[in-house]
Amino acid sequence: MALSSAPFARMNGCGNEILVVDLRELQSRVRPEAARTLAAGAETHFDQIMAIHRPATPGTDAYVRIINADGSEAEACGNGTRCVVQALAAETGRTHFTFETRAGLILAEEHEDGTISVDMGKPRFSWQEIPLAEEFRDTRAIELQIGPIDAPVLHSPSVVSMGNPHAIFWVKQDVNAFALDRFGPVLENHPIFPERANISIAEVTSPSSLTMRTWERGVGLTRACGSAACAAAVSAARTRRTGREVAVTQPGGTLTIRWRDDDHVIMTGPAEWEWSGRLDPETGDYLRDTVADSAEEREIG
Ligand SMILES: N[C@@H](CCC[C@H](N)C(=O)O)C(=O)O
Repeated sequence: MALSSAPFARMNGCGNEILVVDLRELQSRVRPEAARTLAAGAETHFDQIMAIHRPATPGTDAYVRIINADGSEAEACGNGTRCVVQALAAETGRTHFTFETRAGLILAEEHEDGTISVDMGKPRFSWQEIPLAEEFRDTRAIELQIGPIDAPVLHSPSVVSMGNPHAIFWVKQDVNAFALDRFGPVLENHPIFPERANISIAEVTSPSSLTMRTWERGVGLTRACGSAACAAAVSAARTRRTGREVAVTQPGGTLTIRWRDDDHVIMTGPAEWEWSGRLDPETGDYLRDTVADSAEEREIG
């Protein structure tokens, strides 16, 4: 592989498909075209690239850029952050990390059982911060003209920013009964969301559990979305559907979300290494490593 290549690991967080690319040595950037090439590849298909850069701010471990499959940049990615933590914990033996992202500082911790908690920060509810294109005083449920798509079953989403914009449609039926692949793209690009939005359908299954599915901005249907799980948990607690700690089940697995009294949202769940290689961040050309058969060999880099 050319000298201009960087180590990467193909990982997943609850089935959310992630490429963790370590650009600290190369000091380059993943080009949107290269991201789209990798996303289109059978082997390298991903939902997000988590690009690890040298820290921009003293006291942080890395600046992490989050790139969606369509090449756009996101402010937050819960499942991808757990993957970054696992990769860096394997490399350094450390358990606590501070990252900088477009959404601000993120603190994360790997536990002894291998699960990882990420402090996803404080939710934001004002229409300007989400952002919405027009004023809504109460974002717990907004009236949205969505035309004939599955209306009137789907209406009045709860909207919230977890650093990135989310709309949650609360339903009383099985979330699999809805054609999210059909209305997801329409709602993602609805004019009320000037920066597009992640679209989820969620059902309360008990005072401490939810099930949900998400159409991710810049990606499409995913098996899990960590920030959407946080958005749904916050929305559920805010509308008195549940308490402040819930188990959120998505097609790829279950996350625990706790909305602490200090307003921070803590997401806990797994991360899984699949395989690794080296890639050129300018072109998306890559080479897969030969099979690693020890934990040491799996360390990124
Ligand atoms: N999968 C992510 C969310 C990634 C970003 C999202 N698609 C956006 O554009 O906001 C997660 O686990 O949070």
